[in-house]
Amino acid sequence: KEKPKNPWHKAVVIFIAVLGIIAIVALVTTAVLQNKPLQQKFKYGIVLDAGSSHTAVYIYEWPAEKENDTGRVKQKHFCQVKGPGISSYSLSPEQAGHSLRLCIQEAVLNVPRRRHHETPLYLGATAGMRLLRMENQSLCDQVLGSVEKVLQSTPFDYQGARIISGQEEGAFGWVTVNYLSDRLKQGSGTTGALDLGGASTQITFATNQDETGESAENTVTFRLYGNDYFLYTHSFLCYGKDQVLKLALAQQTQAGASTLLDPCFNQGYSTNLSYSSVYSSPCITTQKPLAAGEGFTHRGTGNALQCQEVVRRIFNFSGCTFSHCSFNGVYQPPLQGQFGAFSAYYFVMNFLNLTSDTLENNMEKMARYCSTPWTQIKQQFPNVKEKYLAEYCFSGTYILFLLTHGYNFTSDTWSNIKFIKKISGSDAGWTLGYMLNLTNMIPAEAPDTPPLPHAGYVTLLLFTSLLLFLILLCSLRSLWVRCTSQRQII
Ligand SMILES: Nc1nc2c(ncn2[C@@H]2O[C@H](COP(=O)(O)OP(=O)(O)OP(=O)(O)O)[C@@H](O)[C@H]2O)c(=O)[nH]1
Ligand SMILES: [Ca+2]
Repeated sequence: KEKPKNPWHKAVVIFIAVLGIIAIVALVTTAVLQNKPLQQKFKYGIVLDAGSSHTAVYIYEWPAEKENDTGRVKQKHFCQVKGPGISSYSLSPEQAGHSLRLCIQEAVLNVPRRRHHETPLYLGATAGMRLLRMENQSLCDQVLGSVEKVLQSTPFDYQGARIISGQEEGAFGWVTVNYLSDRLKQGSGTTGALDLGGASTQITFATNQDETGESAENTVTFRLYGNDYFLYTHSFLCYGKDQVLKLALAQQTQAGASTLLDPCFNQGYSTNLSYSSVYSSPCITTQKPLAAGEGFTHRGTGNALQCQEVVRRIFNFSGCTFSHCSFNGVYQPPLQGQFGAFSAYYFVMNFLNLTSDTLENNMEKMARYCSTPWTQIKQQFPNVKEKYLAEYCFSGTYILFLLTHGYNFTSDTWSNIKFIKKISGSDAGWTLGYMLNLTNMIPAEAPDTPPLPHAGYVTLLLFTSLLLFLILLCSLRSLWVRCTSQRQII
């Protein structure tokens, strides 16, 4: 028998086949591995919101490898500190730090131990501490020192405790709302932020650059993801819901009588209040009336229209030196766009069922709530804290007045306000924006996007493997056919 013409032919075919199979297996394996979700690694950050009425601890979490992507940071855990805000411990400053311990222990359990030392921890104090600083700088320092001592002893990367400014509080609330609703990358159509606390209230919205020229103290500019934002912001100290109630009580007790008949509280409501509890706040600039005794009886008469008049008197609408003002001579450009209203705006409006109705219907509902007798209110809501229940007529009337007469929302623009508590599972408030800023997690310029999204890359790889496999199959087949036909000829 004669040997084949080319003795290497068969070996070459086998060699190519093996090589081809190895290449295909490698490609498919890469594609499959690429598509398998990697085990997520998370990083953490902690912010303590030391508000006037209480302190809250927020733990945030984000995927370690995607720090600069918008919408990646989420609220993982929330802990409400028992007791009042830290400014209330001015007479026993040690207690201020001590009050935080339980929530700190919870934080230790909620962040994986290996991440503790690299988890930044911040404390920001707001209006309660601003008022204490105005009253007594030394007591204010002692309270901050006390919380500092406790926070330094945690396993976290403590980054400082400070009183944030009203502008920061407003601007970071705006950043939070727009980050969570993923509006920052789009560059247009941001949402304004309305925050109502216990001692101050903030309004912040994006406006045109020329509108910000009138008042530098009300302007904050940001460059985020390649877009410039010109924000109008103002924080009204003393116009949070607890301090504004003191303003209303002080204004109604000027004569120093022993009984106050208050239209902003339900008929049948009655409690004894000391004059000092009202007049000791730095928000109250008038002196306790000379004729006044120790205290007075605070009695409700439940009349919404009269309550509006009480509320009107705590606003000053004269003396605007700018082209437009909100109230108390404060500059405010014309309102722009949608708004998210959170914290006490949400608590009060949600309870009163005023979050999704017209302004006119809300006024009617408000009038009905105020004129309901106190005994009936208590019966209707046995599980709601009495202090909150008693104040809803006043707080609701104040909120409606502030938004309309104060900030100039009208019946037509009322529906631009959304009353919100959370956005995508995270609380609306200044804390998230504050942390994103301090950890540089929002870049000024838009990050380069990969030329192909991940899924596209995987699809392309699989498709190429399949094509290669088919080509290999065809060429092997034709080689084999040629090889065997040669033998037959031989
Ligand atoms: N009705 C009602 N009121 C609440 C609730 N939680 C808090 N509040 C009150 O709502 C007001 C505002 O609360 P926060 O937004 O926590 O205020 P804060 O941060 O302590 O105060 P600032 O330092 O002024 O921001 C305070 O008077 C609280 O007592 C709630 O669940 N229901
Ligand atoms: Ca607050």
